Amino acid sequence: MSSNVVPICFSANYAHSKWGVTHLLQNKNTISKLRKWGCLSANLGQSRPHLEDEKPSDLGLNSGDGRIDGSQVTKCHKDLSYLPKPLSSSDLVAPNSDGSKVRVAYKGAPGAYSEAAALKAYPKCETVPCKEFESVFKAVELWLVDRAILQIENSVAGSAHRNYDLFLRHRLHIVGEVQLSIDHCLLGLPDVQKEDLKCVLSHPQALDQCKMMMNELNVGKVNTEDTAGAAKIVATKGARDTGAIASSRAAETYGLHILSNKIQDDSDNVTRFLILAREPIIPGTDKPHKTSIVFTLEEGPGVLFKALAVFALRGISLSKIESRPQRNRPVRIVDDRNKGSAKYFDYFFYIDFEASMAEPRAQYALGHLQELSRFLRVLGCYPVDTNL
Ligand SMILES: O=C(O)C(=O)C[C@]1(C(=O)O)C=C[C@@H](O)C=C1
Repeated sequence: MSSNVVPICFSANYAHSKWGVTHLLQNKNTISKLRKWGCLSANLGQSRPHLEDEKPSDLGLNSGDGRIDGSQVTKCHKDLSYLPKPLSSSDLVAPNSDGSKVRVAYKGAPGAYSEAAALKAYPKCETVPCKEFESVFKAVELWLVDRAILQIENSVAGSAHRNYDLFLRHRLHIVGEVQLSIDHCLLGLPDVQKEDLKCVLSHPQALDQCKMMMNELNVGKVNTEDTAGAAKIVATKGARDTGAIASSRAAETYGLHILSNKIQDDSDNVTRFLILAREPIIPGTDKPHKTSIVFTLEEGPGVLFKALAVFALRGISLSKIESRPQRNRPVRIVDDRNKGSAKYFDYFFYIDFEASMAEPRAQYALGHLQELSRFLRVLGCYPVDTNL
């Protein structure tokens, strides 16, 4: 193409059709079910067809009416190639397979395990440290970043209970999970010995995962916001009697020495993280998928048993169940005239089940569960991380 021949582009407004959602969601029935359970936002299901599928009349570019036809190439008297390329939604959201265009927010300082989890999911992503979980979520909601990463459970220390509550305070969707092997190290300033330590700083989950080593050291424990934050404090304060439990990456980042490695109680120490985005991904059946939901139940005998049975009846395995008190409705008072009144806690039940929302059995199970629940939301359907 000669340099003075410039292809005329269409309006950037149509760039969002590149998401190709309509192309993938051909089954209208599936779309309406997914939308009902909060799995699809209203505008996603209605996304425009691909640009190539649109007729010129749809685009308001009718050939023969004096306006430009999409197929036309016009000679221009000036080289316009220096003009900035308009941003399209694909620039904003569509990740490359290595994640090189993705910005991922995580809670903690550089060198935290959450950052390592983000890099496992998107090896070339830009990681964005945040001070609070609230900022991690807000960063995605305000389009400052594309994804958030959130630790949800650990094989030794159990669930990060508070993080479950965040799902209902925000409207983000789970689009992936990351299972990360956690090898904790005891870090200190150069030339410091383990015996010099009087106290050790770290994230409470990390301290919990290294109880045996902590008992052996017989030193004070101090909680920090995250493991890398602990390493940073030791490095910046120059405290010779203070150690940190953190990763070998954190040691490198903050110039600390590794006094002991693999100090966790169980050598197979794994933390599971969830990746969140503004829009859900289209559920597939090409690889194993998991679906995460949250629901509340009507009152009555055996309701939880019945709720779990909707999955068992369809041969769907559950991989996780968690309950959290309903903070806006913490207790239910049941007045039985013969036996007096009793107070019960009311719960949100969080379940991960091993099926994709693209499978009819999962859709039927949720339809059935809806008959038993007061509230039901699909938090996300995403591929299982099989690569540990
Ligand atoms: O403090 C960090 O580095 C984190 O990323 C947090 C966190 C957690 O909350 O579980 C992540 C992985 C480890 O289990 C320990 C700490």
